[in-house]
Amino acid sequence: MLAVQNTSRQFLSTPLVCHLSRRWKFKKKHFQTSKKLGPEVRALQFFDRYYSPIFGKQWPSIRIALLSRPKYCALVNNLSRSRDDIIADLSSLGAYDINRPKKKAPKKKKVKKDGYEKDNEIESHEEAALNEQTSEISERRNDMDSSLSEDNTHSDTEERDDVDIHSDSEDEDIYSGRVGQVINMHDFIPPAKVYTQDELTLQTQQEQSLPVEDGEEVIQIIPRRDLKIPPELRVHIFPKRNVSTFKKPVGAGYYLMDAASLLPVFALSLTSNCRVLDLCSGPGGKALAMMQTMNIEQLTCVDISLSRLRRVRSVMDRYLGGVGHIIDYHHMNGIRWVAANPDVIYDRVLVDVPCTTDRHVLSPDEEDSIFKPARTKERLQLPKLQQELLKSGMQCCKPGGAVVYSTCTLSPGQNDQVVYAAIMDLHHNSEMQFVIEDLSCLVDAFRNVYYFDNHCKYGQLVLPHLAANFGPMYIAKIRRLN
Ligand SMILES: C[S@@+](CC[C@H](N)C(=O)[O-])C[C@H]1O[C@@H](n2cnc3c(N)ncnc32)[C@H](O)[C@@H]1O
Repeated sequence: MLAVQNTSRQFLSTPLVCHLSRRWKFKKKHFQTSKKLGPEVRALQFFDRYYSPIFGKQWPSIRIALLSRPKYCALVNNLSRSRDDIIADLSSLGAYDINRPKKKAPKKKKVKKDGYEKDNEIESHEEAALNEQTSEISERRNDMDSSLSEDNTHSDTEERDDVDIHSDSEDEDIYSGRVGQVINMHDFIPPAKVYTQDELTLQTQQEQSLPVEDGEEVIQIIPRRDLKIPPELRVHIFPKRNVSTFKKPVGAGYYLMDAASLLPVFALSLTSNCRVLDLCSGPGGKALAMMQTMNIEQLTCVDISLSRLRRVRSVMDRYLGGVGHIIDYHHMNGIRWVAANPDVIYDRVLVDVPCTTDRHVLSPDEEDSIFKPARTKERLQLPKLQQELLKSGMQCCKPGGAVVYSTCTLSPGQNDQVVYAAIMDLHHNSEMQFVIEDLSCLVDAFRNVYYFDNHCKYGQLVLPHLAANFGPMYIAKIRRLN
């Protein structure tokens, strides 16, 4: 302001050092007030930028669900001596078995109430619980939003020591699948344009020799009328809109987990005497669910993290006791493990890859979040790692067998695009042939339990929703032909 009022002569005669010091003082003040963004705030900021154009009007609802308490299911332990009592107890609480849904009650007659009609009325205790949850959420959301708005007050040109600006622009690729463009998930983006600039150059070259139509012809999606879900799986949940919670189990009667995590196990359609590989096994929820189908002849659990593999083992020991001898554990990189065992093949392979874990990264309690600036490079390389893990899983699946790929992220770049890239890679570099199995039958069977997105091309995606707060969970099923 002073400089503007001064004549140019006065301005020129003003010592330069004075101007520099004023500028410096301003910057110092800015640095003093700027707050370091926590990884959970960085994650929310990224999600807002990249998921909002993808999910459009649905994003606010997904966002609030991601920030609120998740809903769990109780997976009943078939090996527990009090199994039947446990099932009876869970039912008496109002929970039902999703594998044995009750027939729909006839619609309530519309009743006029307080001047307007209510058809499906939320029971008062549910309403109270929802209200309680909503105020908890809005408190948390306000905290995060205030951090975001504080951050947004910085102008783009100001220097910032708290955010890795370079990584931000690269992240655009992870969430949109394109660089610098707002995309619509409904237009499927081939994985040739993902993430870092280096990868972009490399993959653009590949893309030139691989027109998209080629990919669409190569990747066949075959329909399935139904999917055999083992009736032994006893999974209890509270109905939609009922936000009651299960008590933490005292013994090993049931196991609490996100009900969406059962979908990869359902999709495996485990029939009797299956030999199964769980390539990214820790902490072991899905491995336990697989064992509960009572259809496993042998289960191989691999994980790169020793502590997570130990968790799998302790869960198995606690819930399965003596039956655990059919499980073998390998502390190793899944890609290396498959390469080191070229002759070992499986009827079914689960590739439940590491991903951005969209719900967990929004929790301030998340230790070692993938959104920490120190882990940016690792985060950007996730799709490549996911693709390699999926290819490894596909290679050790027997002809006629099936691979299920799953993640707990909403990102198309870690979901459909990884499936596409892995199939195309093996199509061009091996003799193996694969088809995608359409999982619409799973959606039809469970649309009363989960909210599904209907825009994925190869897999299915469970969207978090306050009334059924499961997921996110993406699943795709690939069958090996030869
Ligand atoms: C999403 S979690 C798997 C969850 C697990 N399937 C369950 O149901 O509990 C991903 C796991 O992959 C493991 N992981 C990461 N990179 C890996 C790799 N290259 N090979 C094998 N496991 C890996 C992580 O340690 C982590 O335990």
